[in-house]
Amino acid sequence: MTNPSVPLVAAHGVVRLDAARGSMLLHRTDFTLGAGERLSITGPSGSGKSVFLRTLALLDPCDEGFVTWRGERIARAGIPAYRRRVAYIAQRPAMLDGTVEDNLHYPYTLKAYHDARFDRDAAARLAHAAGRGADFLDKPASELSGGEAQIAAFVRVLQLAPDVLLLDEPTASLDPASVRAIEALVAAWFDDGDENRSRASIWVSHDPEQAHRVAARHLTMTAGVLAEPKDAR
Ligand SMILES: Nc1ncnc2c1ncn2[C@@H]1O[C@H](COP(=O)(O)OP(=O)(O)OP(=O)(O)O)[C@@H](O)[C@H]1O
Repeated sequence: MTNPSVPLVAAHGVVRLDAARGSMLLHRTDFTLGAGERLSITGPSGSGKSVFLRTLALLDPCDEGFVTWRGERIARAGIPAYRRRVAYIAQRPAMLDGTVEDNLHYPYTLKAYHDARFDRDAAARLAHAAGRGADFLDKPASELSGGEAQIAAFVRVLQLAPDVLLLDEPTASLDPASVRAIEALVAAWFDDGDENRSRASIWVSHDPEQAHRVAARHLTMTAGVLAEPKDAR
């Protein structure tokens, strides 16, 4: 049984420094993301939004403090299992050679997914939710537009049914139709969580209108300081 009062992801006194300059990239941060929450983070370019998200994703180490998953500290050996639950998606997806389907197979070759199998029907349903036909899976990855490549990257992640999405400006520089397709995919993933609303997301965006479409709780990042304006909820 999971305890709904325990946050899914939490940062405890997390600090990030620029090792070369000794300057502060992320000031001491305490933060919790509860099940059923949809957050946005907005803030100026270079303010530390990616630094924070990558720290939560355990892609970059904390200089002070630590991150917990469901109230537990994450040992080094537990990082692959954490990444299975908490997925980070960047602005520009890395696609491999071959077709979209070849790309979708890739995660299943990793040790962390040894117990999972690629399901073409499930992948086609996700592509359909993003307004793409089943033939999308057969397209060469090299021929995808920026929007299609990002949709393929989302299908690659969402087929694995993560609990938390950390979205680092995933629709920046995409055409409006692709933006809406990706927002619809994420909304469908969120609603697919069980009745306890077990899923949660953080969406970094430069677009205040998008932040209001995709999130109910709104945070800001300014010069490495994460804040939650009182009237922003
Ligand atoms: N690993 C690192 N080492 C040193 N400096 C870094 C590192 N990662 C990021 N920075 C610096 O930290 C600052 C914040 O970067 P970050 O990418 O988090 O900004 P951001 O708010 O996401 O900006 P944008 O909206 O433009 O993506 C920048 O000055 C960046 O150059």
